[in-house]
Amino acid sequence: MYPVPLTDFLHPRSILTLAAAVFFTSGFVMTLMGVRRRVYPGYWHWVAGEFAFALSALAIACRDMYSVFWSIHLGNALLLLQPVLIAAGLRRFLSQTIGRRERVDYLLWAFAYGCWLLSMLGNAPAAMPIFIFSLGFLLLSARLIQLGYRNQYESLQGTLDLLLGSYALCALTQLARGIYSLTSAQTGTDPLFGLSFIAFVLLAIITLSTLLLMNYERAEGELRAIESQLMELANTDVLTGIPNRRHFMFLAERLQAIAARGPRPALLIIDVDHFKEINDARGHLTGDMVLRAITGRIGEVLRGGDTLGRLGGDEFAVLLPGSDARTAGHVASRIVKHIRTLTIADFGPAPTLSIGMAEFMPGDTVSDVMRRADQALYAAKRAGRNCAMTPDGVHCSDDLEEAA
Ligand SMILES: Nc1nc2c(ncn2[C@@H]2O[C@H](COP(=O)(O)OP(=O)(O)OP(=O)(O)O)[C@@H](O)[C@H]2O)c(=O)[nH]1
Repeated sequence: MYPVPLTDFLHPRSILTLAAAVFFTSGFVMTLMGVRRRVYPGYWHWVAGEFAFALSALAIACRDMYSVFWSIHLGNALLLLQPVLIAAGLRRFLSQTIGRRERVDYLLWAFAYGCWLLSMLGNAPAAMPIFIFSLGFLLLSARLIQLGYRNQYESLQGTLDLLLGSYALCALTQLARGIYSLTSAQTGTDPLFGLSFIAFVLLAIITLSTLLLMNYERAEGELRAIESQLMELANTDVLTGIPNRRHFMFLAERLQAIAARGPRPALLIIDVDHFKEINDARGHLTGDMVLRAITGRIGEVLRGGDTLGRLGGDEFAVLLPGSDARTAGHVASRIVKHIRTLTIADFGPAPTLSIGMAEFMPGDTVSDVMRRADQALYAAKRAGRNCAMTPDGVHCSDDLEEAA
């Protein structure tokens, strides 16, 4: 065992080569994902940002082989450009104003780069350009962080925070390097050069993962929104906006499962009397209007937990959770009476309803209850319509005492 100096691990050219390899890999992974997956505006600016990192590391790694312009100057220009490209991508991705504000980003980049060039003129200490570069990177990162905190997409904020936090850390590492170089007694060397590039490597990896994640999260969020819209469409009756037969049956099954452990619910089946005549006499559009008006009217009688659905045609159904037969009969009778007061402009006499009521009995399936409510409905039709009945052929009453 013998002590290995830290500088052996942080040999500048090895680190730059490693950094260039990581940056190029990031850039290629992002390109591949961008070509194969759906990406949002701004994505290709991020890819350019990763390649800016890669080219800068490569250029600086070749500083002994080529002219200073093609190595250090180009390398630092691209390093400073990276946060500007990420910001340009973020502006597009987050749909934030681009025009004038983006021009300010590029002007700030030119300013930071110009200051860095100036810092090499005259008799300035050799560490001055490092310090000025670190200030420039801090300035451009701060601008990026400020932009990120104006994000409107709440679901992306966590990932965005990670990205912005990494920029803040990297910028502070650069600043520490700048200050250390200025104050250090050593001249001509930059002992924190390797460490600062390791910070850039970490930043490139975090940038790669967070930007891909943000793209994925946004696509996922949009898919979830479309899915819930589709569910809404699949469950809703287009004409009346209430649950359709399929969804109503689903809700009834769910209620039946819950009802096994609690108070018994009841079911009403409601049919518009002589609706065919309304259609024939006034046309289908008037018929539709009547169906919508009836839906609204029935809704006025129901309580918050009750569910009204349209089974089809002129047939509706209501789920009354926790209602005993007496209360359900009361609700049915109130619906029949409430519809009689319905007035529709230029329509003439109000339409009437017939209702069949049935209770969920222990061991019943939803079909059993529906069948009994249907029998009750036909009993109500036979009894002359415009009334509510139980499966035993008893008229429902809106007077609770009388019904008891
Ligand atoms: N306007 C309109 N009519 C519909 C719609 N769906 C079904 N219908 C019509 O509703 C009518 C239903 O009539 P029926 O169920 O035969 O019976 P009814 O005329 O209501 O007679 P009773 O139920 O015996 O009182 C039919 O003429 C259907 O064409 C719809 O969405 N809009």
